[in-house]
Parts: sequence; structure tokens; C-alpha cells
Amino acid sequence: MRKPIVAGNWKMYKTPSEAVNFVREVGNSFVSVTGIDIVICAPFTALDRLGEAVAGKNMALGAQNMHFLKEGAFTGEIAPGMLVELGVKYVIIGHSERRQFFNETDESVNMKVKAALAAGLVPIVCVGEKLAEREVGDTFKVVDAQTRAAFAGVSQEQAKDIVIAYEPIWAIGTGKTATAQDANEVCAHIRQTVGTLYDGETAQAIRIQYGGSVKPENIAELMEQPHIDGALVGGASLQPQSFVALVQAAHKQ
Ligand SMILES: O=C(CO)COP(=O)(O)O
Repeated sequence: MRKPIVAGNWKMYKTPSEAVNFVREVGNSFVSVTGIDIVICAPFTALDRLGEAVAGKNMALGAQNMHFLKEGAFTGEIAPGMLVELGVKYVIIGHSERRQFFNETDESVNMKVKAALAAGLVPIVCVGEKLAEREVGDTFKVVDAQTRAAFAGVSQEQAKDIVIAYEPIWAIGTGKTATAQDANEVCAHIRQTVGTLYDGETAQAIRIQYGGSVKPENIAELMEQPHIDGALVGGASLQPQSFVALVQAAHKQ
């Protein structure tokens, strides 16, 4: 059985003190929750203080990006080892906002995936089609190509640890969600692609999240789908009550 994973992607929201207040308000809500991974992907600047704040609270830390090299003259960049030292466990790679606004390519995504795995971080690799691509029926083709590129040169053993987030770009921050059935169909296709790259066992092991306007009201239906193992949540992860409600609704499945 795949362990469900609900992750909040805070994007460029929350100062360090706002982040710590969030954890304070969530309090012990998750302490006795088992059987689900709960992750907060915070801005780099909040990770240090969050590391202390989440201790014993059953929430893991994630970053939203990183560089693929260990160190170097790359002004403004953050290396994998810097995240590891802060207690970070997950890192989002290739979010559509990074692909769109920061020149992230399938090639850089692949290098970052390999670097994250080498550093002991779990990559949350984002794939997803644009509205125009969906409209011409290219959804499968797009996610297939993104998935293949992301996994290039990744061993079977390492591949099992990767989390994939299927985020249709037209559903991000728009209030439009893919229907649970449509989302499931694309996640099934992504799983099949992983199966062709490795084998059926790897395909069954890998966790696939859905992301795009996920809320406490729609997460349960999404999580009921056989190929959806979790959610990557933007806006609805920013308020403590809403984040707790998301995890509770996801966990009932
Ligand atoms: O991009 C997302 C998560 O990574 C989705 O954002 P929203 O949940 O705000 O649509």
C-alpha cells in the first residue's frame, strides 16, 4: 500500500515568524495521526525556524526548489546539503511556476531530481499540461515526456522514493479543479509511464499527488481515486484550520 502524502506548497508566502505562528496554531493536531505523510514546503527563509517548530508535531519540512550542484559560485542559489542540514526531507522540483517564470527545463529538472536523491531528499516532481495542450488532446503526451525526462538516469531503487505531483497548469490558483476521474486518469497514465521506464512493481510503489485548487471540500473525492495518493496544495494550505481540515479529510480515505 502506498502511504498517502499531503503537502502544502506555501509558494512566496509567510515570513519566518508567520510560519512559526502557523505551526503554533496547528498545535498538536497531527501528533497522533498515523498512516499519512504531512509536509510543509516553505520558503527557504522560514525553514530554519520551522525545523525547530515542527519537532514532535508529525509534520515534515520541504523546500520549493534547489540547485543541482553541491556548492559553487551561483549567487542567490541554495544547495541540497544546505537544506539537509536544516532537517528538510522533501523538495519540490519543476513546479510549473518555476518552469514558466524561472526557465526551469526538463533537463534542469532531471539534474535536480538526481541531486536531491543523492543528498537523501525526496523529490516531489511536478508535471502537468497547459490549457492549450489539454484542449488539443496532448495531456498524456505532455506528462509522459515530462515524466520520462525527470527520471532519466535514475535507478529503479531510487525511482521508488520519488513523489510525482500531477498539476494541470490551468487548475492552479484558478479555482478550477480537474474532475477526480480526469485527474485519476492522468495519474494512471503517469504510473503506466513509470512502469514502462522500470517495471510494474516500481509503478505500483511510486506515489502520485494531484495539485490544482485542492481544498478541504474536494480532497476526499480526489483521494478516493485509486491512482491519486495525495495532494500538493497551494492556497488552501496557508491557513492552519484549512490545512488541518485538508489532512483530516484526506486521512479518512
Ligand atoms: O501549485 C499548486 C501547488 O503546488 C496548486 O496551487 P493552488 O492549490 O493554490 O491551486
